[in-house]
Formats: sequence, structure tokens, C-alpha cells
Amino acid sequence: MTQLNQNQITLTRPDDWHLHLRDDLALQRTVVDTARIFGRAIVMPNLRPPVISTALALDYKSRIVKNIPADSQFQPLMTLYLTDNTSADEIYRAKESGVVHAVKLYPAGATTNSDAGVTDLKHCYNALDAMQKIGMPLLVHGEVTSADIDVFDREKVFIDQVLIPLINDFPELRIVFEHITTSNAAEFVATASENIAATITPHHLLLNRNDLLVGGIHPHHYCLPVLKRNTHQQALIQAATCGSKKFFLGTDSAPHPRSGKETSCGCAGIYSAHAAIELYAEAFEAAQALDKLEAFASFNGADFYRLPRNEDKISLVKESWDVPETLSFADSSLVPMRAGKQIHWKVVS
Ligand SMILES: NC(=O)N[C@@H](CC(=O)O)C(=O)O
Ligand SMILES: [Zn+2]
Ligand SMILES: [Zn+2]
Repeated sequence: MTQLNQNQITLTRPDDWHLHLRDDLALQRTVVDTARIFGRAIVMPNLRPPVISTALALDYKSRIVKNIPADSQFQPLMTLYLTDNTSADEIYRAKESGVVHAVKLYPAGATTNSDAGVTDLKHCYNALDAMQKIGMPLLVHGEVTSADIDVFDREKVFIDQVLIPLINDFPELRIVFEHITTSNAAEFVATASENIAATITPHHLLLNRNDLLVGGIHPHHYCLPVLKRNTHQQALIQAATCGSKKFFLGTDSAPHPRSGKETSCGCAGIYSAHAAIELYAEAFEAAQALDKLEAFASFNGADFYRLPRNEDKISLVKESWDVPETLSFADSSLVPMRAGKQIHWKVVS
């Protein structure tokens, strides 16, 4: 990475390894915002109905591609939604398509649109076996769902109850522990085998649970896994900036209409695609680790997914700009991360 000075950085074009684009009219917003900066993105399959087959993934991809601006080289990388019924054949079809790059595990009931998710991983052993054989990564929303487990502990308990047994049974399975939020997860990944990696979001680097709960409740900071205490935030910053190849950029940008967030039972998800790399630059600068941003954003994910790194570059300058209060979203609007406030890095073309 060429760091010209403290006020400008140039890095290889980054990729987003965990992204929600939604569907239909929403794609006009989400695809354009992500394609502005990112070369590729791993597209989450939690639509209604979920993307459970290669055929559905191909259809979804064609709807996404229609919304890519003509001057963009952006490539959506598709995923399948794992269910209790996913067959080994479906995994082989996914691999052969060249279009599906990973399979996503949502424990049933864990998060937005996860009702069709997995009730017990034992139902998925044929599919997991096939994935292990062909090197297809399993992406996990790593939270248990039992009512008796506190929402702040669900990630840590997932490691003990689900992830460790899974790795014991499938030691060669390539796994991405998505959107990690705790020191427990960061430590676990750092010391696990090279088959285990993790994505980290901009909001879990920049925010902690005070930003959700102090001075009133802030529904636009509600996401899953929920923001944790600041010691966990510090552990994530350390993991992202320490130079380890196991941690990489995944925004988990997850738009919901304003009306779905500002209500008596609000949806989980934070929209960051309008300014994702700029927000990461802020987090890395605050940790005095801007020199580590390029590997995190542009190398480690591509290497884990065994895809070529991007070749072109983007540049950011340290310049503050105002984030709008709202952005148009399908037939309504959404409130983006940092709405009505400033972001202190800006991409220059
Ligand atoms: N992260 C979230 O809070 N929400 C995501 C689902 C997910 O990634 O768990 C969504 O699809 O809205
Ligand atoms: Zn998730
Ligand atoms: Zn997500």
C-alpha cells in the first residue's frame, strides 16, 4: 500500500466478504453503493424465500447484474442458504456453476430471515461432507438461539456448543465465522487451524453497546450479533489491525426501511454500504494502523476464498463530508450509518 502521507492512502481495490443486497427495487440502492468501491462481494442468501438452490442463485445474480452501473467491474459472488434438506448433489451443482462461492449457515431463528435455517447441524452432514471434499467454504452466523442463553452470550456459547464439535467432525472444512463481535471469537479464530477465518464489520469496530443504549435507545445501531461491551470492541480492533491473514473485511451492510427500524419491534441490521471503506479507514486510523488496512480489505479475503486479488487501486483522502439523514431505498427510505453526522475519509476517483 502506498501511503503518501497521513492524509491520503492508496490501496488495492477492496472486496466485501459479507453483504446483504436484498432484492427487486432495493437493488437500485444497494448494488450501486457497493459497486462504487468494491470489486466483489459475497452476497448473503437470506431473501424471502431464501436462496436454497443454484438455480435460485443464478436467477438472483441476474437481477443483481441488471443494476450494476455500466462503468463498474463489480462482480457479485453468490451463496446458498443451508437448510436441513440441502443435499450433497446441490453442493456439487453449486460448485460446478462457478457462480456459487460459499454456503451460509443460519441457525433457525438466529437473525433476519432465518426461519428456514438449520434446526440441527446433524441434518446437514451429507452437505457438509461434500463441502469439505470440494473446499466450498461454510459461512456461519455464529449465535445459538435457545431462549435461556443471554443475547450477549450467544456467540461465545456458539463456539463451545456448535463450532468446536463441527470442526472436530469436519477438520478440513473451510469456515468463515461471520461478523465476529467478541474477544472470545477473535481469540478462537486466531488460534484455530488455517481453515478457519472471520469477517469483521465496520460497526463492530467503531461502536459498542453504549452506542446502542446510552442516552436513549438507538435503533439504527441495532444489529445481530448485538453490539458488545467496549473490551470486546477493542479485541476486534486488535484482531483486524494485527496483520493476521485470518481476519478480513465483511461489512454485513443490512438495509431495512426506516419504518422497520423505528418501531416497537425493530429489525436488526445496519446499512454501511454508502461509506464502508471510509468507515474502516476511520477505525484503522484511530488504531494507528492504516498500513494494515490494505491486507484486511483487499488481500486476506481473496486469499482465503482462493480467488485472485484485484489489480486496480482506489485512493482515500482525509476530508470530512456530511452523511445524509436518509437515503432512498426501494419505495421508501433508510437511515444509513453515521446519518446526519460526518465521516472523515473520502474516496477520490
Ligand atoms: N446483521 C443483521 O443485523 N442483520 C442481517 C442478518 C445477519 O447478518 O445476521 C439482515 O439480513 O438484516
Ligand atoms: Zn448474521
Ligand atoms: Zn449479515
